[in-house]
Amino acid sequence: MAFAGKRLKGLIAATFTPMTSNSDINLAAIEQYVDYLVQKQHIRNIFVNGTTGEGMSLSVHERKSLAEEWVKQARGKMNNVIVHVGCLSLSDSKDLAAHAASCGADAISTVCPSFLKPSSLDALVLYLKEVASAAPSLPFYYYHIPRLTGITYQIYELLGKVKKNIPSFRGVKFSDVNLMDFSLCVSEYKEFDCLYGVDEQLLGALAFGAHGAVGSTYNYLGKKNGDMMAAFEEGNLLKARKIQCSLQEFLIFVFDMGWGLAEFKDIMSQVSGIPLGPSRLPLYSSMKFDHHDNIKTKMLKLDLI
Ligand SMILES: CC(=O)N[C@@H]([C@@H](O)[C@H](O)[C@H](O)CO)[C@@H](O)CC(=O)C(=O)O
Repeated sequence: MAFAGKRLKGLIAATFTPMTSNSDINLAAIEQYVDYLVQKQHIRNIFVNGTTGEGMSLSVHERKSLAEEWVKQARGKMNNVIVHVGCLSLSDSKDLAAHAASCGADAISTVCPSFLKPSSLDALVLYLKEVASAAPSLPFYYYHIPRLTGITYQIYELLGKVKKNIPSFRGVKFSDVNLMDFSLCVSEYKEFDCLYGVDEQLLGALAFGAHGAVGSTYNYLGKKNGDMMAAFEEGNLLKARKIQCSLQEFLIFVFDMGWGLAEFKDIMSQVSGIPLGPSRLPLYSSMKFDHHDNIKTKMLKLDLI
């Protein structure tokens, strides 16, 4: 069993999927990507094929190839590779879950399908139980991202139900701003790992006892976020707040430009120097070459790089 008894904590980068200029997957860039995360950003955990990785825009075959390559390249360098297996089709998700177990992933996670949605919390639990059953030896995490899925059940209620129903269930990746629900998960279900997923307010989640965090910005701002977490743990709230505010100011700059995931991928390519390629349609980056200098200037001004 992968990490029986081991808790998932700290920063987890939700990786971008390297692509060629034609938006085909580019497995060759993954080795350099892993080394960059470990050496420059001090990141030792990755969440692959998730939102940032455009998992839902990839074929099952591509997702399997990517999972295999991430696991292969992370071996001996990273602590955990968590593979997102969420799909619209339950059988595809089960296929991906079984594949993740066979290729040596450390854990799996899934969103719930969001085209045809579960009609109740019990239906969601039944769905998650089915996915988890395809990889019973792997720790299983529910991926809550209501802004994208439209599935808005209270997660602390879900945890009460999965506790009795899914033996491999280990926690939640909580990508929502509802810190009261998050706090209830942490305080009422101490046996589960509660990983926060809204990078711009991680400090708030740490105050509520978050065990770790999964996010896109940890790819290129992992070290800075690590400094913030260390300051928080040392009780240096002033320092932690200063760093969080700089990170927020950077993200406000990005959002004010109307940018999203496709542009985040461009930012990662610029900051890391790794050519990650474009995103796959329907994502499309509106970033122009002369924006690159603005990004760098902003990051330098905020002491982020
Ligand atoms: C909607 C979205 O993409 N949220 C990101 C955040 O890391 C987000 O990019 C960040 O907080 C900036 O808004 C993560 O929660 C997603 C994530 O962890 C994933 O890619 O699976």
